Parts: sequence; structure tokens; C-alpha cells
Amino acid sequence: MSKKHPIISVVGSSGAGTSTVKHTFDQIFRREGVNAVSIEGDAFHKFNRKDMKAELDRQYAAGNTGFSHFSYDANELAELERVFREYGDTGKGRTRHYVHDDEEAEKYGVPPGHFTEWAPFEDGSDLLFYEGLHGAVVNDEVNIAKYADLKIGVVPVVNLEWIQKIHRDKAKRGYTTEAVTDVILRRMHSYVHCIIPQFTETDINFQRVPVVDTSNPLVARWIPTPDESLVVIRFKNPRGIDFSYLVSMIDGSWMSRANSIVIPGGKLDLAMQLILTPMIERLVSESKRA
Ligand SMILES: Nc1ncnc2c1ncn2[C@@H]1O[C@H](COP(=O)(O)OP(=O)(O)O)[C@@H](O)[C@H]1O
Ligand SMILES: O=C(COP(=O)(O)O)[C@H](O)[C@H](O)COP(=O)(O)O
Repeated sequence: MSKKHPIISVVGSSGAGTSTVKHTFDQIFRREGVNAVSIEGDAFHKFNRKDMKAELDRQYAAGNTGFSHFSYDANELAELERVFREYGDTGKGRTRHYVHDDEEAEKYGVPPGHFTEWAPFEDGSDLLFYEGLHGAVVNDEVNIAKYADLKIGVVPVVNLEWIQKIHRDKAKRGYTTEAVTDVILRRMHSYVHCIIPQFTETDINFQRVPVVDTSNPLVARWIPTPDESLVVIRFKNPRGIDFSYLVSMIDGSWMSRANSIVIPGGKLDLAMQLILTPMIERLVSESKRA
């Protein structure tokens, strides 16, 4: 936790929607005049695509079939923790980009499957924004969660997460359904052991739930739309959350538990703005006073 240089960490599996949620944060930052430095979790992968393949072969040959991009040891988590700590202390840090596809290759000038060089953050930012796989990890080696001031989980129910991943990876990254299915299967062990535990650390979880049949996610022809879904929003600590205000502002919403509200999927952007804007304002104003 850092009062002076706050950190927001948005955590979700591959295909969960963390990049999509970043657009909502960017809108809030722009509207509120907040100068945020953004980093992506993929920047902290340990291997480029070719070396990851070689490492996977090595790990499998050694009998470690649980190894994947989700695993702690496939990522530079000590470096991520160090960057969070350094930013919290000084407002400085560094990041790079992992290039997934041709569009990103064009943008960053590095071929798909490679990293750009590390580069320092611009000085004078108001906060650090992280989105990715490991922004709330707590294990024997690192405690990334403790450095983040606001932690958000983006966690669709798993069939929907798979549909979102399959469609995104086919449309943008050139993979086949079979290849993505294979990746989902290979990552299951580390999904359970490295990804899921983070959602008990997060302050707010946004869980999209489809209200259309997704019983065979591998053949779904399109991603259920916002209007074909509900979103469960769960607050770890509901104290101070004005639920009656939220329910009155978000048409069609209701409370399902003392710490949870359910909203129509189409209202996700509005709900995020209503919930997150005052939290971000508070982080920034407290940092300016610190
Ligand atoms: N709330 C949503 N409603 C509809 N589609 C969504 C939603 N969130 C994400 N998606 C879609 O799911 C896919 C994966 O989302 P993305 O943000 O790229 O995931 P991540 O960055 O977590 O891997 C994208 O095609 C995106 O458009
Ligand atoms: O799992 C993720 C998370 O990213 P995202 O949330 O963007 O999916 C990896 O970055 C890619 O899958 C890399 O694998 P490759 O480059 O070999 O496909």
C-alpha cells in the first residue's frame, strides 16, 4: 500500500476481459484528469514465445505437466513485486511489452512472440495501473497484493471466459479452436493454483454470468453480448459502499448478498464508473496530501 504513489491492480485470467476493462479505467482517468502509468502483466512473462516452447518441452520431459504461462515460475514475479514496491516508494519504475500479434508488432516494432526493451516510466504520474494475470499474487516468495491499493478481479464464469478466450485468440492471434482448447487444458493446474487464489485478495470482483446457453463453450459461434449477461459485483469489505445509491442509479440491479450487487450486463460500464470514480478520486487526493 502506498498513500503517495497509489497502485491499482486489475487481475484476470487470459480472456477474462482485463484489457477491455482498461478502457473503462482510461475513460475515468481522462475525465478526472488523472495521469496514470499503465503496465501489462504479460510484460513480466519470463520467456519469449520460442523460449517458452522450449521450456515447456523441458518441463514436460521432466514430468512437470502443470507448467504454463499461468505458473509462478513462468513469470518474473519478483521483478513485478519490485516494480510495485519501487513505484509505491518513489513513483518510478519500468516496464516493457510482450507482443502477441501483427497489430501489436506494427505498434511496437518487434515481431510477435517477443518483448520490447525495458523502459522507465514517465515521471510525474498520479498512479500506476496494472492489468494482467498476477497482480494480486501472494505465495512463499512474493506478496504482490500488499503493494496494490485497489485490487479488482475480472472473473467471468469459466465457460464464458473460455468462449471469450477462444474468440479473441482466433480473431486476433491467429490460433485455431483446437490450439486454444489445448492451451486451456494445459493451463488448468496453474489456473487453479496460481490464478484463482488471487480472487480472495481482490477488493472488488466483477463476475460476468451469461443468461444464454453456453453449455458447449468450444462451439459457441459468438461471445454472449452484454445484454445476454448479468454481472455479479462483490465487495470484499462492503463497509462504506452505498448500495442503495448504486441500486437506485443502476436500472434493473439488485442485491444478492450483503456484499454483492447484480446488474444487467449492459450496465457494466456505468456501474464501474459509479463505483470506481470516487475510489480513484480518493486515492489521488490522499496521495496529493501525503
Ligand atoms: N463485458 C464484456 N462483454 C462482451 N465481450 C467481452 C466483455 N469483456 C471482454 N469481452 C471480450 O472477450 C474477449 C477477451 O477480452 P480481453 O479484454 O482481451 O481479455 P484479457 O485481456 O483479460 O485476456 C475480447 O474479445 C473481448 O471483446
Ligand atoms: O496467457 C497470456 C496472457 O495474456 P492475455 O490475457 O492477453 O491472453 C499470454 O500472454 C499469452 O497467451 C502468450 O502466449 P503466446 O504469445 O504464446 O500466445
